[in-house]
Amino acid sequence: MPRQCDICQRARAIIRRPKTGQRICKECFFHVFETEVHHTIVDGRLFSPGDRVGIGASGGKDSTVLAYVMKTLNERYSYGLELFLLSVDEGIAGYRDDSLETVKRNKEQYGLPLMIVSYEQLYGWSMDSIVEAVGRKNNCTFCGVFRRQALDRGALMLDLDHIVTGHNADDVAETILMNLLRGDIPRLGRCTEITTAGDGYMGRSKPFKYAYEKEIVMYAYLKRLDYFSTECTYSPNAYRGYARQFLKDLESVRPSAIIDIIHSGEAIKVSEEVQAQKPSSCERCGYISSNAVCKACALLEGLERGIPKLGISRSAKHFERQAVEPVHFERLREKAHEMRRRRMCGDSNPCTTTSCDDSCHGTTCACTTDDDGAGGCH
Ligand SMILES: Nc1ncnc2c1ncn2[C@@H]1O[C@H](COP(=O)(O)OP(=O)(O)OP(=O)(O)O)[C@@H](O)[C@H]1O
Repeated sequence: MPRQCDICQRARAIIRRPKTGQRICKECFFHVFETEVHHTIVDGRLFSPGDRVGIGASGGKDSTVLAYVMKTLNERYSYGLELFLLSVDEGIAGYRDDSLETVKRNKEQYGLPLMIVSYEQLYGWSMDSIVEAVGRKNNCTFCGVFRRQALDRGALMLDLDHIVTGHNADDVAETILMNLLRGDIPRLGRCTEITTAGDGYMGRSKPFKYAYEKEIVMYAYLKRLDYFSTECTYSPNAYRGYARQFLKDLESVRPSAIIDIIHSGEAIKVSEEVQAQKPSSCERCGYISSNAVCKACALLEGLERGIPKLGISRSAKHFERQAVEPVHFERLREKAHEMRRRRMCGDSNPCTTTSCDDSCHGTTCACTTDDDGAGGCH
């Protein structure tokens, strides 16, 4: 006899939920999945009404489901957000060009505006040409550093308040493990945060922080969403691959391993002495950097000078000063201050400081000077 759904007790159970082991029907699965993401958004105070939010859209399963769920929740719970798809074209023939075709279809399917920024346009180098110059060994470093900055630059062009990405619970648990294994304690302290200030002080969040990858795939499949599922042509980060396999092995004997690791990571308190250097601006591009020259400029200089290892092996602070047109990351910073103020003080709160310098002395709100040196409300 077919088994009934553990939640509604009416419809036929068609799936076993990886996160809880419950046997549930399709409609209850959609409902619990979406409601959990809604709670993550509300509990983490990710947005304020009126925010312009960019969804980092790669065309893959995570960001495609994220775009669909963000649109659904924005309408269902009247978040009042203006949503945008923001894609980075890294210039990888046969991979990103195909996945961007998916994003272009998602644009029509979800009725969301789309902006695509490319490495070629921003840096003068595509990933294909970078791989030609550096080989396959370190190419992920270039790609990761450039993508992070490219998303911020795209966000600036769209005048966004916030970026969301499809990083899921598996990604977060893997990152915690990797930071532990590497002994990278400053990053370990930061990697469990649901919102980071972003390299350009643009708020950046992970609404899928507690969503299992298996459930995201299930959701995409059952909703028949249009997504691209090919792996990147260039070799993925090998070290992450080991952490991923280790996590999968743990999960097979203890399904709650992913969420347990996240909770453990959240409970670890990193002392201030081991926290990262305070960031300032890159002398060349104005982008946030803890060294005189940011990592992206250092990598670019290595490429331009035909010694690509330069930006990887040497500390960027040794790079010569070189004046270039600065990107206006100051504007990003101001926006982030305003966003934090609204989120933490509330719109009705009398505190009106946008770059909080503690001038309200805590009498009207909980403003404190931010420990990243940027000011702002917590
Ligand atoms: N080219 C890109 N353009 C815009 N956003 C991106 C891009 N690549 C990655 N992202 C964002 O970063 C998140 C994590 O990216 P990652 O490379 O780990 O891919 P993933 O786990 O396969 O996710 P997805 O299934 O969405 O591709 C994505 O979900 C997406 O929000």
